[in-house]
Amino acid sequence: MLDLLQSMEVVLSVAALVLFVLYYLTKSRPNLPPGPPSWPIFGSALSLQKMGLNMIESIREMRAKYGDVFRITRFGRHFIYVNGMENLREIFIKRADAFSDRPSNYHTEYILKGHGILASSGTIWKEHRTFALTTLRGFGFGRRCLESQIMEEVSCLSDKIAALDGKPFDPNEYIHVSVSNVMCSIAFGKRYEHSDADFQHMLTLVTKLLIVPRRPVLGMFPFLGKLPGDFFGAKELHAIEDEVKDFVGRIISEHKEGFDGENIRDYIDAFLLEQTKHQNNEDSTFSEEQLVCTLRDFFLAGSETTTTTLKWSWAFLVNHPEIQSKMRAEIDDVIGSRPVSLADRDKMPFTDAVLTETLRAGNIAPFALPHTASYDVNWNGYLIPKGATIWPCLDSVMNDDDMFTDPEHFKPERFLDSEGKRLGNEKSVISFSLGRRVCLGESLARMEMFLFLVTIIQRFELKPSPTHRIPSLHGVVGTAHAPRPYHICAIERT
Ligand code: HEM
Repeated sequence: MLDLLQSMEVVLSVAALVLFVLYYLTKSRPNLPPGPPSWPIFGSALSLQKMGLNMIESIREMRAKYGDVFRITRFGRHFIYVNGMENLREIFIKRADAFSDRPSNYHTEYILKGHGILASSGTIWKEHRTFALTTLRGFGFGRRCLESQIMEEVSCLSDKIAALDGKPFDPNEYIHVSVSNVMCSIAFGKRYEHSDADFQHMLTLVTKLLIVPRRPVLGMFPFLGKLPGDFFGAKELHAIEDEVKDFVGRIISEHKEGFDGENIRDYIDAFLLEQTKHQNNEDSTFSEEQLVCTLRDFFLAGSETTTTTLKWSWAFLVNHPEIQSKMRAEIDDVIGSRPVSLADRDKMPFTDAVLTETLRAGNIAPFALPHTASYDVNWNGYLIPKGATIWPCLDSVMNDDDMFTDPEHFKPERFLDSEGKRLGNEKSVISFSLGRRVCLGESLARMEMFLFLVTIIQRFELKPSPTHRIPSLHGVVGTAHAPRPYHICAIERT
């Protein structure tokens, strides 16, 4: 009996200690931005149960209730949502020194180990973001020399679609392979056939990486990832990342064999050359792991986003045949039947407006990517604590009805005056985010969107499929805001 009482005493003491530590770790701090009521340990979880599953709607509702800058607390971690153009500029541009790092979590610490560009912070991020921007500009980001590489993919995609002979199809795979091939040309110096099983598999893995749910609790208690089974999804994440890294690693090995410092073929070669310059520096960050993670980031950040935006553009144009016809009339007028060139864009304000409106209404990154506060910041009377996750709510600008009347409708004319000339208000469309972390591939994405979309509308009429529903304009919110899968027909013009 005494033994039992003693054992119970030990168990109760340990439980009390664990609760005390959890309470201490998760207790609220004074002066945080407003938000739903928060309790020690559970944070706002209990108040959030009633929130809907649609993240965009939930965040809009909370903004209406708590104001432009509000907070949610979960298991001791603070998540701060920043809404409205002025606040976004204040925080991510004027206070960029404090709010440009990425939050650390299980994925960044235990899988990526701080490598890459997308999720890294501090010196490694600065050094490699600068190197990537300089190198990619050298390869023609935003310039004409990349145009022919993109056009090779565009014409391949266009021929694949012509071969369908007007039959209904789901454009996802076609666009994804073509857009990813542009990235492959820049990064690996090679492209893959649409039927290449290895490449298809790699793209599926990258897509999966975006949808595997992340468990914030793993960041607090990483040992949970090692428990038998895979309740927290850590093993699945490790397995996918390992396969992606293997794929990229094999291509890096091939490059090492054929490396010639006098003939830089692609991003991998440029990195290997830089590596040789740092070979006597023990602290160099130009490691193989860094290269692997950077290439992985290019695919993750560059393929899915541009694919999703192009899918939105096709869905909008099938739903709005009058806009599609007007765009085609401009193409016929300015370009005729010759292949499109980037130089045509200046003379095509309506097409430009369609692309800008696709970025706005598609709203593909409603909350961009998470940032973190590098130190405690007092902002407008509130404390934004070090380590808090800060979400830039780009959605609050894209759908701001003071900036864009009737924002829920697709209206390219909002960017044009009564004579069809550009109004110059497209700068308010901040789909690539803002501040020091602004999308690194923006100019490539804009080139791709223009060349891909114009070529398709020049050659085909996009129509609803007679055997499927017209593409829905209500998207699915995951890591990105994507259109629901759809089928359409592409009828070749005579
Ligand atoms: C329409 C297409 C695209 C959209 C809408 C888009 C949007 C974004 C957004 C919202 C961010 C997060 C910015 C932030 O943290 O505040 C981002 C980051 C990034 N994007 Fe894009 N992106 C697109 C295409 C691309 C392409 C083609 C690349 C190719 C390299 C790319 C590479 C990156 C990288 C590397 C980052 C991380 C930058 C950093 O953390 O410093 N993106 N993008």
